[in-house]
Amino acid sequence: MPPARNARTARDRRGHDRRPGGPRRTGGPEDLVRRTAFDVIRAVQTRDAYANLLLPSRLRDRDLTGRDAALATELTYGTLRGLGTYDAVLALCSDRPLRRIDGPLLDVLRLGAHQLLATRIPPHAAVGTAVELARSVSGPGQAKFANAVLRKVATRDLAAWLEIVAPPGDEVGRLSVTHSHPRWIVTALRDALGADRDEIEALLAADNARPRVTLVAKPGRATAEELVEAGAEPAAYSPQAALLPEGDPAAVAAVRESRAAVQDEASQLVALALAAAPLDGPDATWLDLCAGPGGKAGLLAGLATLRDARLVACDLQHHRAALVRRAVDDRTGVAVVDGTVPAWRPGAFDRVLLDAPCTGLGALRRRPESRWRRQPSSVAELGPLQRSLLASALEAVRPGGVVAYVTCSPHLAETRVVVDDVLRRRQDVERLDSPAVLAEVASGGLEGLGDGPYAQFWPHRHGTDAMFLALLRRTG
Ligand SMILES: C[S@@+](CC[C@H](N)C(=O)[O-])C[C@H]1O[C@@H](n2cnc3c(N)ncnc32)[C@H](O)[C@@H]1O
Repeated sequence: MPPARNARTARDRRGHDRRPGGPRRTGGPEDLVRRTAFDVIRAVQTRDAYANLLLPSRLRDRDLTGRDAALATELTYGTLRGLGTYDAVLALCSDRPLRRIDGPLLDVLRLGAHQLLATRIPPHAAVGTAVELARSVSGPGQAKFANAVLRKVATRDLAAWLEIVAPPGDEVGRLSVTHSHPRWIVTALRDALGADRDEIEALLAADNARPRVTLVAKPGRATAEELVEAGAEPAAYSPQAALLPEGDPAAVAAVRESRAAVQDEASQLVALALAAAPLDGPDATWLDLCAGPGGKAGLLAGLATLRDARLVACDLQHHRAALVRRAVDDRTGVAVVDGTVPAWRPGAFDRVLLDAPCTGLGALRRRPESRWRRQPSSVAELGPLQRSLLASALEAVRPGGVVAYVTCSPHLAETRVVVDDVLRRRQDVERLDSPAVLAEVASGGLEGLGDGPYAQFWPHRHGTDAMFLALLRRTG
């Protein structure tokens, strides 16, 4: 990023060095809010940062709380999600092609376009603050350019721009621009919806909505009722879940004490379904093959302890295994293991969770940048690993035991195609009715998961991530 003009090295009121190009409070807290959003957006673009990890630390460093923090979050997430739409509009408003605009300046324009087209910020404030930001990051000449472009953007509202930029006669193109998803993801999601493909518009819109923060009460250590008494709201389906209204999860005592955690409801339900799936014979040893960072392991560990069973939780990566250790109780064994190279005898486990590494296309609501970072090649690259891990999970479970194959992606090439491929080569596995098992463990009437035997959650139907579940029982 070029250094800011006239910026002086100084120390802010918390004693941090303020370097040239760093945030200034001179324009008031609003400027710091936009500057923070801009810095996070730049870090996402230039050094593959994750907005959901970087933003909280930037807010803390800059003492942004309450409404300022909420606005910085909205501007960061909204701009990153809406990039596809905003670039289509900006391309019509700029007299140079977007690829000839410097990265920092283009991000200022995107931030300005988001404020103009998707917030209630008055246009003069949106344009004025963006022009100031452009001056700070790119100099006065570029500020004039930003002013001209954003004034053109401000001449129409979003609906009017979409009439112009969404290509008629090209349905995937229209959906892609209107809902700011890459074309290949629109196609993949439509394929995964199958017979319900006319729901695609609702699904894409749900991907752009901010998800509620869902908490899980770890079995035996906390209850959903306790979370509700602490100010959360009852959730729709998981008996262990509660929804947090605005605010910091750490304000809830059970979360601070690691007896509860943040976890999407579908993630809770697939773990509960594995624990409830019908099984022949003993039920004493459970395996979580890809456990990091430990969300589902935390839930399974509680259930295992209540049943006097023992969970072993593994991950390939040391730092992810370390996170698992913090999420589980002392009875759980945690190990750094390559799940494709078993460190146990065949048939050692009664229940096995394989929450496979995947593209995460089911969690686009939470990771605003991931839709632009993933490529169709990411799906192809993960396929062999997903197959190898599933084969290994099926070897780890004893005859009569159950494997749950789970992905946080509805992409067919990561879900049913993987399971069908692996099962085609063996005669000793039966598919259980996953929607039926899920409906049994859910507290509300859980429908819309598909006709079975596999189950697919959807953000627009269930308000959850698009999690996939296949419950598989070894027969021999
Ligand atoms: C989808 S995440 C699991 C999420 C976790 N179950 C949870 O609920 O928090 C997939 C995990 O698989 C791990 N992984 C990737 N390849 C692996 C392998 N060969 N063996 C074991 N773990 C692997 C990754 O490090 C990552 O932590």
